[in-house]
Amino acid sequence: MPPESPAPTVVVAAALYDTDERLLAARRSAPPELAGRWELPGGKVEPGETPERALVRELREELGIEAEPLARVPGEWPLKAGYVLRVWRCHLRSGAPRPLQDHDELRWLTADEVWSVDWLDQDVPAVKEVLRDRD
Ligand SMILES: Nc1nc2c([nH]c(=O)n2[C@H]2C[C@H](O)[C@@H](COP(=O)(O)OP(=O)(O)OP(=O)(O)O)O2)c(=O)[nH]1
Repeated sequence: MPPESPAPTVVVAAALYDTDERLLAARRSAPPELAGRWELPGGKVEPGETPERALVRELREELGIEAEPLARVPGEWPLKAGYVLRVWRCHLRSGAPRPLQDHDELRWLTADEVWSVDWLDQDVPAVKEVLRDRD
């Protein structure tokens, strides 16, 4: 039998909507191989942290907002080796998102605009599920 691989690092990300039901997308500014591509904002869960708390922390650090994770979007998507992406539908409690860290542009996308940005390849199936989850 092959040796068991260690548990993957979980990257948590937000499906965050504004009052017009537009979805927030963020353009990465780093690292170079990901810069310019769009993603759902979030980051890595730290040891001892719950995914929901990690998401609240990341959204505060990266966007300057207070958000509340509501429900997990079904599914899990592989990223680079050793990393998986999980997504939560979130409620924006306060603040207006600004690209404070890791991003150089944010965009609120209507349903018609969702595919107008160049999502990271690995985010495409996650975004499709986010859209299904919203319906
Ligand atoms: N946040 C986020 N990261 C993603 C997505 N898709 C994707 O491949 N990634 C990758 C980019 C990074 O290699 C990794 C997440 O790292 P990060 O840089 O956002 O996380 P972090 O804030 O905890 O980073 P760090 O400073 O501790 O390195 O997952 C996505 O939709 N959202």
